[in-house]
Amino acid sequence: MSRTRQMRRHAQKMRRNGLQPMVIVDSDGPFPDVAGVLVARALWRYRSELAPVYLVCVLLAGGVVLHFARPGWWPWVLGVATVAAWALAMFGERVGLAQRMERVYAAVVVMGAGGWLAAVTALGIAFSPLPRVLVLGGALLAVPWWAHRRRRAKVRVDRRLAAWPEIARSVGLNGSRPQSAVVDVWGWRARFALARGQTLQDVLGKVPAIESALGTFRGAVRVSPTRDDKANRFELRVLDTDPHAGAIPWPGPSVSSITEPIDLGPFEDATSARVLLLRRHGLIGGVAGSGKSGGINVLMGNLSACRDVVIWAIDLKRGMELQPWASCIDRLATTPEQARVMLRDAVTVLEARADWLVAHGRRVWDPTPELPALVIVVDEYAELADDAPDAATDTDSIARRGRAVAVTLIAATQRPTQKAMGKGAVRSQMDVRVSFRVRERKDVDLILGQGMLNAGWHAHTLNAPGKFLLSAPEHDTPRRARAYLLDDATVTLTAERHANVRPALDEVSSRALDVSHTAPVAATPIPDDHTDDVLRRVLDEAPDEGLPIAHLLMLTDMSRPTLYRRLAELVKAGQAVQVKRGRYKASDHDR
Ligand SMILES: Nc1ncnc2c1ncn2[C@@H]1O[C@H](COP(=O)(O)OP(=O)(O)OP(=O)(O)O)[C@@H](O)[C@H]1O
Repeated sequence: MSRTRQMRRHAQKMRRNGLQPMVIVDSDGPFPDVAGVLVARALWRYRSELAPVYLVCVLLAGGVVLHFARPGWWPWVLGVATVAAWALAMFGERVGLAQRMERVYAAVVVMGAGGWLAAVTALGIAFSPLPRVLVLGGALLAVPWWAHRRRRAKVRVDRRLAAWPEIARSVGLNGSRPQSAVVDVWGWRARFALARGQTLQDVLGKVPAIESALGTFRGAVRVSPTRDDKANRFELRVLDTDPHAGAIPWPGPSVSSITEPIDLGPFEDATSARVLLLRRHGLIGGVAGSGKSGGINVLMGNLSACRDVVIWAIDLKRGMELQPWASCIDRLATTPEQARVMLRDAVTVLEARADWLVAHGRRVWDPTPELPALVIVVDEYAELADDAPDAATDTDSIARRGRAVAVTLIAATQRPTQKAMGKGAVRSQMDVRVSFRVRERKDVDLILGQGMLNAGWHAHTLNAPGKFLLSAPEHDTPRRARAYLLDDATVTLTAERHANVRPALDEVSSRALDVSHTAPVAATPIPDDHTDDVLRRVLDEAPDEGLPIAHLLMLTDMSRPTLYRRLAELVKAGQAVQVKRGRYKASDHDR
């Protein structure tokens, strides 16, 4: 073994023992060799920090060579630099420049370097002030590089991975090796290849040892199979900060179309809990204060950003929860009567769309801004079942037949018992289940489905508001997630911003609604005395300027002639007044 290799071994051994190697050079020793190795190592180890210096050196050398060999090439150099800078600014995302500032910086560096190189190619390295421009410009542009947080994090990770062979040896995973790594806001993740015969189970058993070897806090390391599910690979997730340690501010909508999965918040390993709502119904459960309304806010923030969704909402707590989103909601029902009419209308829409699909030879309704999906959000579903039990047939129809025609029901309730969910099949039709904390173990199965408690879905152990378990076709393992939190100001701002992009209900659906609202009373057989009560109540609750006929028709479900007849009778009896043309309210309204 050569002396140099012996020394290198010795230095490695010392480092493993926590000691810094020291080089002693005697007059006969191979000093240039050892020093060269150490310098080359340092230049390689600190390559990221030294990158600006390397670039300046490359430019210097390149400029000298080009000036002497091809001085006429300067327009080409300038052209290539311009195109490269433009491409980086426009498409830099594809090469990992995720933020706009990063793309702008890369474009400026490339343009600056290319411009300087072109000038030196034409004029020579000694031409004043080109040397000064290189030094000053290089120093100036190096500052953002050195300060860049993600770059520094990446370097930290690279160094840890470089030390992996030693870590692997010490934890008993000798032969495993990192393949790739990504840095994100919470920490980093890396894909590893295992040595022959090692399995994911072996790695799972070593997690505490890996945490100790990497010097992280306890619980910071997660190990999972890779996406391709290869038996000799694993993914290591290392968290610098616990994503669930505090409330997580909503980063803004993750979608612009209902065809994309909505990001509800991060799982414990900081990956996103994304779920698709197109052609699915959703059930959100959890005790009071567990964060259901917060979860609905995340949904509303995303749904209202979708240009291919019309939102209807039912909030029988007098609109307390959903009122802030009113500007984005096409129809908001806050009384049982309004809810009942709305759900009947949703069935009308559903049937009209189904007919339209048949007539056009299509199987499913593909949402677009012109043909939007209809999402009906119901907060406190149990109150709907209590106060408007006759709406159960309609919710049942929507739950069973809504998927193909993109009419989606999202119900939130504390305990989705059969009584709370109404008599029908609504609960069994819910494809997406979100369980915030429940009070009792048996409530897990109520929200997430039979057998889920025994399968490890322990929603009763969720220990902070906003934490939830998500069950959906693409989420079949119990993983804790925490919903993003929208504060009141964010809700107001988001609702204002999205109010302008809301689509209207499509032709097919709105025409069907018009027809159903003007149909004779026989088509919607409701006892007269019941609709009379509804009319009186609606007039009682009317604003000072009265309610227009169109609203009265919608809310009472009366036919137009019946409504006019009843209004005339009420006015004659002194119980209602016509505020102005076509607007009515109760005559004792102000009392
Ligand atoms: N995702 C979250 N992250 C952090 N804190 C949250 C989160 N969601 C809710 N909270 C906190 O918990 C409190 C109760 O939340 P929320 O009103 O959403 O519960 P709820 O289940 O809807 O209760 P209720 O049924 O009484 O309306 C909120 O005031 C908020 O401070």
